[in-house]
Amino acid sequence: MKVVYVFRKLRKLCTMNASDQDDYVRRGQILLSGSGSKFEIGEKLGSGAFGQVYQSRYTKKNGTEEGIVAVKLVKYEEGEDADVQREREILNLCAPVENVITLKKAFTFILDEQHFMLFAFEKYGLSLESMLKDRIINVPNTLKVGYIVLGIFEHLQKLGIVFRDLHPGQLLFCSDLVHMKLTDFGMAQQAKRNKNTTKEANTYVYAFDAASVAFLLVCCRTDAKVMDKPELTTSAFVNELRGVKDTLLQNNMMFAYEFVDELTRQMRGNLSYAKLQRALSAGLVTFDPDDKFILTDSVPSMLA
Ligand SMILES: Nc1ncnc2c1ncn2[C@@H]1O[C@H](COP(=O)(O)OP(=O)(O)OP(=O)(O)O)[C@@H](O)[C@H]1O
Repeated sequence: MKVVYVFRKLRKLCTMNASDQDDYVRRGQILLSGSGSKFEIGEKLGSGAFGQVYQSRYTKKNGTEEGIVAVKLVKYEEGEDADVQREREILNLCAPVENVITLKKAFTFILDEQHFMLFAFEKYGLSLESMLKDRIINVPNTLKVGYIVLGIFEHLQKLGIVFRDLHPGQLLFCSDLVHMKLTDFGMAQQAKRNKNTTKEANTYVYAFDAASVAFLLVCCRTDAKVMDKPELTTSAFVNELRGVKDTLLQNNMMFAYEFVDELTRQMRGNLSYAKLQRALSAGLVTFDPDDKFILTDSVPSMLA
């Protein structure tokens, strides 16, 4: 069975895709913040539904060179900056979270009468999505990817943030593949704590993030596309996880079985990312040394 899910949100459907638009800026162009920070645009690194991302040289007002950063430009209509401001606010809250791409600077500006938010992030490299093109990753590395994401989500849960958009394109590796970090908080929200006072309600708020980790693991070992709708009832999430278990069985992924069982139990009660991490690492006992590795000369350390 192929797991096919639909992840993209209404907001993405309603917005004109940034990747379909002409480049917002050109190489060599200088963008200045109100406080005098300078960004010199370099090569385009990528684009998505909301933003175009460019390599840039960042110089502070006092002349201090901050080096090369990844500048994400998000266009918005005048007076409709709520989404970009929320993204900035959440990114600031996430500053202490390990393995989240660091935001170095953010400001709004107007270019050719268009309104933009500029987010300057630490520059990272390939995404997990591009790593997975035409190959699968080995069992220990699949577990490592899941383990890191669960650790991030545990911290986000403590901060009251739900990510709501986990897929392999949101995980970036540094150039030597030693570290992997989460990016793109465009869909993230702050959980309304007061409205979710019961344990069950809290679990429900975070259920999509937790369930999406199971889908991500499947993605690492199959050609399934990881997709799902965030707004589901608990029983609908439990049903989705039944589908994931079938996929695990059919794709020789029994190492993640205990994790999905634990996740299904937690969907009905108290959501603990730490317990999920333990259940995931328990899967290592089923590790098969003959499993495929993608380790090649061009894919070193982190995936070893
Ligand atoms: N910090 C970074 N370093 C290097 N490249 C990056 C960085 N952030 C983003 N990119 C590149 O830019 C692309 C688009 O970035 P991002 O996913 O943040 O935009 P988006 O419009 O919000 O996309 P989405 O459609 O996934 O919501 C990424 O897929 C990646 O290739």
